[in-house]
Amino acid sequence: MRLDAVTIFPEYLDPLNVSLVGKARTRGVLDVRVHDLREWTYDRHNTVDDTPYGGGPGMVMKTEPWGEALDQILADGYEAGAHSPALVVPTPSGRPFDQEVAVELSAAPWLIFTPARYEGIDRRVMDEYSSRIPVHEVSIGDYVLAGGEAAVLVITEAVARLLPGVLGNAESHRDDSFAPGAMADLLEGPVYTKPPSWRGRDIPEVLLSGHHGKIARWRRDEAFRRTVRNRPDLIERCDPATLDKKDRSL
Ligand SMILES: CN1CCCC[C@@H]1Cn1ccc2ccc(-c3n[nH]c(N)c3C#N)cc21
Repeated sequence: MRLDAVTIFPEYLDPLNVSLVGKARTRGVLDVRVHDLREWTYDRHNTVDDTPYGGGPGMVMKTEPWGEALDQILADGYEAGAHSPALVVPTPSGRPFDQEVAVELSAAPWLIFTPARYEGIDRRVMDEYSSRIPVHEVSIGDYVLAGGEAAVLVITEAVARLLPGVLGNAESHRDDSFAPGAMADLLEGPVYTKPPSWRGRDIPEVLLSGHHGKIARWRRDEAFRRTVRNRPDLIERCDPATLDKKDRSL
């Protein structure tokens, strides 16, 4: 997968050089390129914003720098053999970004992120590119940030960990919260490791029993309890067929 990101704060995306995404880049699973939008400005102040038509607070990001940046990135990418690009536009007014969207985006060969600042990007930019390629406007949560770069970090990590060869254990994301399958829509249960006793707190005995069936059952019960406590809305989404009678007694 190729990822391009255009931002006025390229250093904000330095975390894409470390940890899981950094390793995926080193392994060649991800080809990440970060671009400074101001490279496509030509005035002495490298202006990327202007006052909003119709008045109102703040500033709006101008069409021209975005248009020149995206045209060049698309041309260079096609020239380098990349194909089927999609724009990913972080915005508080976007489609909620969840595991389903992460899976959808992980199938794309090329994502171009456009994290904005100020009041956002002039609408004509998204209109222009949605006539040429898919444009996904997504929100990472019901709170307001000052810009889209944090969303790029979140989305990139959620997508990258789904790519073949990125997670050490191919099964690792099988039991994730929200992953499809037997644990679908249940939160993860508690996890433990050595030492067996810490400040008088011992490991649940079942985890030391070696009885895999009992351990699996205990983990599912704990996941169910945590979901009921922290995300009862997810229980509503569960397929009744996957909730056995013991769940209902918990
Ligand atoms: C505050 N300020 C005036 C109101 C409109 C937004 C603006 C700030 N801002 C500019 C670009 C931009 C992109 C994403 C987000 C964002 N906030 N919350 C999310 N879940 C986000 C995502 N994903 C915020 C952004």
